[in-house]
Amino acid sequence: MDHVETLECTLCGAEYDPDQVIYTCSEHPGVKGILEVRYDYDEVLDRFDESLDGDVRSQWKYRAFLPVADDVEPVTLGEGGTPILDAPRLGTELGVDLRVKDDGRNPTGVLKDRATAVSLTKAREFGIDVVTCASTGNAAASLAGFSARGGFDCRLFVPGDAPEGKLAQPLVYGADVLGVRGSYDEAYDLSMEVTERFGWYNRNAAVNPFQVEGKRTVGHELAEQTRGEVPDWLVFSMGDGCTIAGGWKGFREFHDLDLVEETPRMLGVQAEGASAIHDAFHGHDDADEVADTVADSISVGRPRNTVKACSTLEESGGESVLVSDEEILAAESLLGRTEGIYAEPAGAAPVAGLRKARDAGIVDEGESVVVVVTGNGLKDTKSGMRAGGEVERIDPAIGDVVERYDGGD
Ligand SMILES: Cc1ncc(COP(=O)(O)O)c(C=O)c1O
Ligand SMILES: N[C@@H](CCOP(=O)(O)O)C(=O)O
Repeated sequence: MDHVETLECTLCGAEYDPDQVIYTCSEHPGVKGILEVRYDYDEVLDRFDESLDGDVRSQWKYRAFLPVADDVEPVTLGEGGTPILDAPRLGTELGVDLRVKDDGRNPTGVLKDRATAVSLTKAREFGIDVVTCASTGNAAASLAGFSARGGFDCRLFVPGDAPEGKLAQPLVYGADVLGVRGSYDEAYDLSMEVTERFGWYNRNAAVNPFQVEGKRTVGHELAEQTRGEVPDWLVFSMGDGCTIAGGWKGFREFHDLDLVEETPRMLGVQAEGASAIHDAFHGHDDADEVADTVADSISVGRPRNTVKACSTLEESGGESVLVSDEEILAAESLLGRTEGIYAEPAGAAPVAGLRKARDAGIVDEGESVVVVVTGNGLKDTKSGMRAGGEVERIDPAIGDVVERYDGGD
């Protein structure tokens, strides 16, 4: 990998060989010593011979930017290359010039597929065939799907009360799904213990340095797709904080390389019941470590990428807001009925956050905004039913329909 220089500890700057399996800095174990991939950009640009014409079929258009060896066949289901859609009806409702990047259209229905493809390609490169992760559900389903595709043995740690769709999906993909009686944070700790004991390859974005590299392709894509009309704001939801950090890393990288002229401000959205990054960004370090929100994917009590997420907000001149469960469900319904996009609660939270930011005067009327929908609603139909309302039951007779639409006969 001539284009990858090193893995660097974000805390002390210690450097590590990128051709080895390593999670965090040996001097700073745990999430304090997260390693960052450093590239030789002359080499990267030498390899990048694509034109930035807005035509993105998959994230592998940016292979030159990914930390994978040239001679390894990627494990892929065609992830990335998701559309940016104009959202005029929702934009009018929120008073902004709005576009939506629908990453729920990824192969397993979630933005995480970008990262999973990169980490399984690394597992293939390292010759490891058992993989694992802790997950609120999406990362697990994603890892299971790509494991099936690449022929890996997949062992997952997921809170047992995850939405059913997120448990059914990895089961159908043939993974071992271990439903942990506890929270995502507890499942995460267990998966780390297991990784140390059994040597399985761990996908957790918090510690696997290659994950955020995959997630950053959403930033590359956003930069390419909005070139010439870069939005004032880019909105993401935040759980552990890796996704927003990845989106920013990719966008800023293209800007630093003069591939795009401007950068957006980043708006991070958390749920009131899982607010640790927002609290840290606003100088409060007494956040409740017990997470509780309908948006299960961002129901994280101890986010592992708080530092990265806060630097993203700071560097981009951004902000963060909190939204209630009611606001998230209302946003899920609003997004669906105005633009025909069905998001899970964490995917709709940015819409709720944008409304909050408008009300708070953070985002001004008429500014241009791209909201990133990170996950598809079909995985969590229970929340969808709460957001969408009741099904009206009728008899299979014309009379009930006439009464409904004609006000009686
Ligand atoms: C649909 C969805 N949206 C948002 C997030 C938040 O991403 P992160 O935990 O990297 O902040 C996740 C998972 O983490 C997710 O599955
Ligand atoms: N909410 C996430 C948490 C783990 O995902 P990661 O990509 O940050 O490791 C999930 O979907 O499980």
